[in-house]
Parts: sequence; structure tokens; C-alpha cells
Amino acid sequence: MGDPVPDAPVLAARGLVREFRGFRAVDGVNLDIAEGSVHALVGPNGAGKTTLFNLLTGFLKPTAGSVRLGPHELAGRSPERIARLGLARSFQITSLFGELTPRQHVELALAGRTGLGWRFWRSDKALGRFADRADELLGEVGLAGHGDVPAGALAYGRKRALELALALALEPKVLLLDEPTAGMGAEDVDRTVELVRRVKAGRTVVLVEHNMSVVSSLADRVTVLQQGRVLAEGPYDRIRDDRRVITAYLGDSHAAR
Ligand SMILES: Nc1ncnc2c1ncn2[C@@H]1O[C@H](COP(=O)(O)OP(=O)(O)OP(=O)(O)O)[C@@H](O)[C@H]1O
Repeated sequence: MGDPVPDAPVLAARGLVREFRGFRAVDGVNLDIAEGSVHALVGPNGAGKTTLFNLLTGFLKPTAGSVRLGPHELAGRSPERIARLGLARSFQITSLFGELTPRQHVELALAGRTGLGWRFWRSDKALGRFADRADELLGEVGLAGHGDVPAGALAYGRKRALELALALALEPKVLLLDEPTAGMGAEDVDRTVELVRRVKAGRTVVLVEHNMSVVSSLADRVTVLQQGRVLAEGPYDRIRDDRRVITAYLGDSHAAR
């Protein structure tokens, strides 16, 4: 008998390539994201993490290769279409309206999902039907009690929590987090780890993250990129001790020790 057949991945990339004027920033990447897992993409500066992320979410078109979300081929589709199919992205896109409240933001995100268009939901009364779900989502990201202030007045960490609530409002099959702790001090980093830990329950999460302690706290599996290629893939503990990974980050002298 052979090995058990693993569950089909919810998100899978095959032979993904992105060239910039002949330079391959992503060079034949295969990636399998298991349903219900937290999967981190890591690698030294310039490894291709952001480019790969942009390929998955449709912000960049691949030069070659495929990205499948369940039965859907995503390569070549627009970011909006990809979001509707169930791949939502949060962080590093500051998309908040300073004068609207967090509750209004979430209500609009929920209304947008219906496909009926903004005009249909324009009156406050129509949007009010999403109030309960909006409150639930705000509670989930730790913003209960902050629903009615202008979003522009929220502290940085809370703005990012609101962006997360907006992504969750789409009820994504896969949630992509782009450097969730970038630019944060230690306290906000800890809070963000707690937040992601809370929202990951029952969800599939892919995150690009530089901070290895964040990766070790959150990730079930890690893919290490180097020069546009997958250098290693596996659980964090194995990746941490992988000689090739240590060399990629620190150079040959460390790996030899
Ligand atoms: N629009 C572009 N035009 C030309 N080259 C690009 C472009 N975007 C990325 N690159 C190059 O592709 C390579 C991978 O960049 P990318 O930003 O994906 O890496 P990264 O792993 O996210 O790096 P970092 O950790 O520094 O954010 C780099 O050499 C970068 O200079």
C-alpha cells in the first residue's frame, strides 16, 4: 500500500512564473495550501514573496502557470473576481474612509457581497439589516465598543483590525494576510498574533511574514522562497533546522556550524 492520498488543497499553484523584463521574480513555484491550515510564506528580501502574493490575488498576472481555488482557475482573473470567488486579502492595503465608522465600513463590505450593488444599499435603513453581523465581526477582531467613531480616529493597530474585519466580511475560503505585523512595535505584534489566532479558527490563512517568532506562533506549515523558487516546505520546526534555509538567511558560515 502506498502513502495515504492527502486531501486536495483548497488553494494550489502550479508552475507559477512572473517575469519583469526578462527577470524571473517568481520562477516555477508550486504551492499547496491545505484547508483549515495557517501557511506562512517566508524568505530573505527579494525572494519573491510579495510577487507570489500578488499573483495569487490577481494584482499581478502570471507570465505562466496556474492558480486554482477549489474548482476555479484564478490566473488571469481580476482581483475583484478572485475576491468574490473566495480569496480575500487583508493588511498593507489601506482602504479605509476616514469619516466612515467601523460599523459603516463593515456594513458596506457585507452589502457589497450581495452583488446587488452599492446603489441598492445606499440608504441607512437598507444597510441596517447588516448591523448584527457587522457587530459580530467587529467583536471578533476586538473592535467591540469602537464601532461608532470615525475610522480615521482609530489607532494604527485598530485600523488594521478593521481591515481584517472587512476581509472576513467576504467570508473567504482563504484569507491572505500581507505582513500583518509590518511596522508594529512589540505590543501591537503580540496583539496581532492573538487576533490572527482568534480568527484562524475554522479558516484557511496564508500569510507573508518577516517576523519568525510570529511565524512560529501561528503557522502550521511554512514555504521558504529564495530567488523566486521554493527552497523548502514543511512544518516550522523542520524548516527552522533546515540547513539550506539557514544558509539562505544567514550565509554559509552559519550553516556549517
Ligand atoms: N514591478 C517590478 N519590476 C521589476 N522588478 C520587480 C518588480 N517587483 C518585484 N521585482 C523584483 O522581483 C524580486 C522579488 O521581489 P519581491 O518584492 O516579490 O520580493 P519579497 O520576497 O517580497 O521581498 P521583501 O521581503 O523585500 O518584500 C526582487 O528582485 C524585486 O526587485
